Amino acid sequence: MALRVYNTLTKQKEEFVPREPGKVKMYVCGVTPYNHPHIGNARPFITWDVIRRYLEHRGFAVFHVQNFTDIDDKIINTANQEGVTWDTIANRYIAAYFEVMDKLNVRRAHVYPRVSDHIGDIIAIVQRLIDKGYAYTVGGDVYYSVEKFAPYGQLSGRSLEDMKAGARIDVDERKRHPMDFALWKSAKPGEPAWDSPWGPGRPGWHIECSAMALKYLGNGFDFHGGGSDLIFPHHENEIAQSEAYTGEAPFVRYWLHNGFITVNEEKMSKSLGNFFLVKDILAHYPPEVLRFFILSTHYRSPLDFSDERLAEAGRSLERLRTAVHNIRQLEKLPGGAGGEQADTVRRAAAQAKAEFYAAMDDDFNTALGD
Ligand SMILES: Nc1ncnc2c1ncn2[C@@H]1O[C@H](COP(=O)(O)OP(=O)(O)OP(=O)(O)O)[C@@H](O)[C@H]1O
Ligand SMILES: [Zn+2]
Repeated sequence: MALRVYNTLTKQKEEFVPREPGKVKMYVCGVTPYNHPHIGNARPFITWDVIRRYLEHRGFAVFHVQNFTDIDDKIINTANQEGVTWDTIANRYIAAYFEVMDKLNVRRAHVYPRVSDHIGDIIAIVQRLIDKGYAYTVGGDVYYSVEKFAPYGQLSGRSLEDMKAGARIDVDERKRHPMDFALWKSAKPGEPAWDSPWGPGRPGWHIECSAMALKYLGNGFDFHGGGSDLIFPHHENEIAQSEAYTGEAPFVRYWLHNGFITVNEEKMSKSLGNFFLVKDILAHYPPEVLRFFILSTHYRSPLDFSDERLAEAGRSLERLRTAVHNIRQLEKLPGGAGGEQADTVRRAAAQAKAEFYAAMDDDFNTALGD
C-alpha cells in the first residue's frame, strides 16, 4: 500500500513520492539551545524519530539533518545574565539536548549543522538575494522584500494585504512592507558579530535553515518538519528565501508539522512558564513511558499534558507488555505453537500487524483511530 502524508503546503493527504526512488532526505528544525528541553520541545524529535524508523523499516535510505540555532537573542541574553560567552550557553544546552534525547532513544541525525559554522554560506545566499532584487539593505541590516516573492503566504494561507492591514502601527519605518524580515542583523555593541559585506553582524533566524537545508540536502528535498508554531513566519520565510535564491520550486516536497503539547489547553512554552522539563519527567518516569505518551496521540493533534495522563500512558504500556509476555508464555507451552488457541492468537496478531501498517501508512498514525 502507498504511504500517504498530510502536507501543510497543499493542506491535504498526498501519496509520498520521494525525489529519488528509495531515498528520503529530511530536515527537522532543531532547538535554540538556551535552556533544557521541555516535553513540548521533545514532541517533534520523538515524532521524527518514529517517522524515520518507519521509513527505514519500509526500506528507504534516510538522510536526516537537524540544525542547532546556536546564535540567537535568547542565547545572547542568557549569556549576558550569566556573564559567560554565547557559545558557553549554546554548548551547555546542546549537551543537555543530547543527554535527554539519548535517554529517550531518539536516534541521532546524520548531521547537526550549527549556524555559527555556516556564516559564509549564509552571506553568499544573502548577497545573491540582494543581487536578484529580493532583498535590500538598510544601514548594516539586510531585509527580504516579501512583495517580490509572488507566492508569499502559500504555506500559512495568508495574504500580504491581510498581513499589512493587521500589522501594528509601530512597525519599523525602514521596511518596505511590514512583513519584510531580517536576513542579516547589524551587531549592537557587545553582541557576537561576524564580518560581512554589510558590516559586522549576524544572520537572521530564517536564513540559517534555508542555507543549511540547501547545503546538506539540495533543492527539492523530501520532508521538512517542526512544530506548527514554525509554519509562520519561519517556514513561510524559508520557502521565500530558498525559492528566490535557487529560482526553482518546490524547495521542499512535503511539509509536516506537529501539534502542540498543551497544559490546560495552552501551548507549553518557556515564555509562558508552564513547562515541564524532560530531565525532570525522566527522574520520575521511564523514558519509554514519555515516548508512549507522546505517540499515543496522532502527531498533528494537540496533546494535553498532565501527571494523570502520563501515569495512564504508563499503565497502557504495561498492558501491552503483559500481552506480549503472555503470548510468549503461550508459545512455550507443550503444543503451544499449535492448537486452536494459538491459531486465534496468530490470526489476531496478523490482523493487528495489518492494522499497524495501514495506520502508519496513513500519515504515520501511531495512535490508530485518532
Ligand atoms: N508545546 C509544544 N508542543 C509541541 N512542539 C513544540 C512546543 N513548543 C515548542 N515546540 C517545538 O519544539 C521545537 C524546538 O523549539 P525551540 O527550541 O525553538 O523552542 P521554542 O519554540 O522556543 O520553545 P518555547 O515556545 O517553549 O520557547 C520546534 O520544532 C518547536 O516548534
Ligand atoms: Zn528552522
